Amino acid sequence: MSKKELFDYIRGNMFVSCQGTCAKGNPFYTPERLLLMAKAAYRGGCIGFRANTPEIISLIKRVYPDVPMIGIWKQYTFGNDVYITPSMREVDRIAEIGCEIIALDGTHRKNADGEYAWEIIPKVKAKYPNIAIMADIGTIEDAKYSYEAGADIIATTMSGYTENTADKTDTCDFQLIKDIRSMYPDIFIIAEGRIWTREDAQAAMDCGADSIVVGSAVTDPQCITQRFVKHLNAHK
Ligand SMILES: CC(=O)N[C@H](C=O)[C@@H](O)[C@H](O)[C@H](O)COP(=O)(O)O
Repeated sequence: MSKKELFDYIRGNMFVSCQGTCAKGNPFYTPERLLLMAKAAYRGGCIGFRANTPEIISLIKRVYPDVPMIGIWKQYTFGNDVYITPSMREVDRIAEIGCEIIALDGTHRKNADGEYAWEIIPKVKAKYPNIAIMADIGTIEDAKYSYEAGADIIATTMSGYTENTADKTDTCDFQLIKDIRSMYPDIFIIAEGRIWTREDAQAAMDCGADSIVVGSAVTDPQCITQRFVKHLNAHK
């Protein structure tokens, strides 16, 4: 599938992120259980998956070789905040599994090797011309750097999770989607992060997203429960 065919296929549809990342100790965070999540999501009609680590991506790909996969490999380095597919090392490993899309941190921060995403993106593009590069960004400045570096997809994933975006609401960053769309009318935008309801999904599309990724609201019972409990406690 060419990138254009891929984009036509996924436009207007939903990916499910099978990670179960709410907190350490999440009982769903085993490869077998995340595969079950992927199976349920696929039966529900999602167009593709987002998954973390070569092990889990491979497991899902073995069952669904033709279903688009947004592959990531999170690496946490002490003293550095860039963790979503932070360098070419992780890209190389997940590229060989056959991901259609690879997402990497697209924020304007240096990784543990001292490299910015805008330096990594062109190298990934040259090495893997058939894989779509998804830049997980947090601000419109990040979007600009990633776009100019050649990212194929801009995603709102990191909004609310970086120092300069920490003060965000409980829902998806709709304003950021609008800002990206008005600055780049033709870029493929994926809305990701804190999409909890069908209304959120629709709002993301109305703001200019091409496609969405939903994680916790589908695949993280611990996180979903926490939200209910927090709400009830706050309104006692
Ligand atoms: C910030 C960060 O590390 N986000 C991660 C990206 O892979 C995941 O933890 C999220 O679950 C994913 O983005 C989907 O978002 P939500 O679970 O809110 O639907």
